[in-house]
Amino acid sequence: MSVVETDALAKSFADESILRDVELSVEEGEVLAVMGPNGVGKSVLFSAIAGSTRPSSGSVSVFGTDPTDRSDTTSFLLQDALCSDRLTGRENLRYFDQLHPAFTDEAWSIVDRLGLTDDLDKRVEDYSGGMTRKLELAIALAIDVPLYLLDEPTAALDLSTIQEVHQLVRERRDAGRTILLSSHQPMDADLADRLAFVADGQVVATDSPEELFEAVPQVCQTRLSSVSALEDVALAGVTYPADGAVRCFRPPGSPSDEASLPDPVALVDRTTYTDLFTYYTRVVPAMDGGTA
Ligand SMILES: Nc1ncnc2c1ncn2[C@@H]1O[C@H](COP(=O)(O)OP(=O)(O)OP(=O)(O)O)[C@@H](O)[C@H]1O
Repeated sequence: MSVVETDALAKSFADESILRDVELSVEEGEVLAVMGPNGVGKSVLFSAIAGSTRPSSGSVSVFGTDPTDRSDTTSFLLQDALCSDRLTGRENLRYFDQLHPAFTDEAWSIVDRLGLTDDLDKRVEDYSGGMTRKLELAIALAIDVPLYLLDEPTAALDLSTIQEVHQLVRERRDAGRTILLSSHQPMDADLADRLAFVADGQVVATDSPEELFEAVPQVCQTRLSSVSALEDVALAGVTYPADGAVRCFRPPGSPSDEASLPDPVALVDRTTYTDLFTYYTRVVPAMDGGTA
């Protein structure tokens, strides 16, 4: 069953088109990660799904109805501030405890798991970006509802906290909840049952990570100082930094041996999430048609 469904969703601000013809379907019990570079329109898409932004055309449905006022079924972590700056972390948690019927005491253990317990008596206006995000996550994830809509849950977090957030999301998925999240960090792809890549205002590919990896062409790389050696072999002219080197994709049908590559370019054995992210957000849109 589809929990969230968008149909030909488009959004423009003044004359600027941000999203066009977005088709996205989120199935019950899955983690779907919407991946795309900064500024591509992920937050605009999430606001439309949350019902706080009206689409210019097309439609959104959440549990089969209009998304406005779905706080009984959906917990939101959006870019607009969830917490009050003037209150301490503890006061914010108590506020949600009193306000939201589905808020649970698990908030306190989530705060602990995210390493925020010692900062709960500081005002949120004195928090760092990462501390604020931890508090927002504790609030959003402590609300016991069937759907979590998390816009950039791992932004501004350090590596070990990101791993803990992944674990918290997996626990909810394993309990049958549905999670739609967005990210511009390739490592968040590791968390998802399915990925939807957004580029040029559209969803250019949606599938399981395994299927999406399958379609990625051969990757080759060279030293940063030898980037010009990639010019003649880079699919769609796209090169990108990864693992201390610079990489590109080989056009489909290229010979699979290294002998056909200019020196000092070598084939890469294992394709990573950075390769996957770059392929679907930069190379696919640059190729004809724009969809994979
Ligand atoms: N209310 C608004 N009025 C005008 N333009 C807007 C408005 N909201 C968003 N935009 C524009 O829409 C585009 C997409 O913004 P959005 O915040 O959705 O990107 P994003 O993919 O979430 O980026 P990031 O990964 O950096 O958070 C940007 O060019 C932004 O300036």
